[in-house]
Amino acid sequence: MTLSGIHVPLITPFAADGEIAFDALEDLARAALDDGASGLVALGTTAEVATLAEEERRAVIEICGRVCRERGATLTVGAGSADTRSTAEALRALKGEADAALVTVPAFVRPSEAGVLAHFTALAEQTPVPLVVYNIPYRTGQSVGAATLRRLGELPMVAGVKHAVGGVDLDTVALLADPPEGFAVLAGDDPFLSALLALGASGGILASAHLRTGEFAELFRAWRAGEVEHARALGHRLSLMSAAMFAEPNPTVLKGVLHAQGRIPTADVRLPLVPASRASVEAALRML
Ligand SMILES: O=C(O)C1=N[C@H](C(=O)O)C[C@H](O)C1
Repeated sequence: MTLSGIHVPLITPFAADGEIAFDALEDLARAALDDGASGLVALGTTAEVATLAEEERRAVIEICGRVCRERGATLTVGAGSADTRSTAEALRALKGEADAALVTVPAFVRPSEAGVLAHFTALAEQTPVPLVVYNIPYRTGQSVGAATLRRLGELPMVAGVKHAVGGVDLDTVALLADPPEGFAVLAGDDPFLSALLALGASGGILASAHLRTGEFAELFRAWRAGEVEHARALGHRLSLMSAAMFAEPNPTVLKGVLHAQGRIPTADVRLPLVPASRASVEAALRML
């Protein structure tokens, strides 16, 4: 499979009683695809996945899958833990449910790059769906350089990487200069989307694309079409808006904004997250 374009990792909206607001989730899913996203990501970090019970996770996958099937869009589902065996088991459960799985580099364990390669090699042998490696060292504590990413990209069931290293470093430039055939490099740090697209990234998985989704899709199209002046100006505007969404831990500011827009019933998050301050939400709203 070839992954490209803008993919929206959906938040999990909560009602006042703390339960998932499924209607609001479905509305967000439909709006993202209607406004130009190529796909949805269910159960990403933006979904507060660590706080969702098993039956809640299944219900989220069901809704996102139904909306994606209706629209012919790609559904990627977050699956992964610091344990190879249980990650393989979670992947097997995605057979027929997802087009791809977003699998985080094992967090906290810090297994070395050789361990990361061994983890994904074992998963690639067992998974029924293509894998997207989620490279996010500030959350996992494990960096993965361009040489290892290239080797991961050569594994038969690895379709791409969600690349979120907090900037445009030398490994990012080296990987994008020479990616393995058919390997999608997707921007995973919202403020750096435009810079990575300029370097040849295939798209992005971006929480802030809940907002101004059509402009994110236009940014992707414009870089692809080589409309540099237009893409650069649009990219600058969207990057600054994205930065405002990440002034406090994701997705707290985003939820504050979506609630202020009347798109979700509350801005509630589950502990250990706490709601964003009013000042951060108001600052983000001013950037829209
Ligand atoms: O859930 C995701 O996928 C994303 N998570 C990132 C994070 O919270 O660190 C941000 C990115 O926009 C998408």
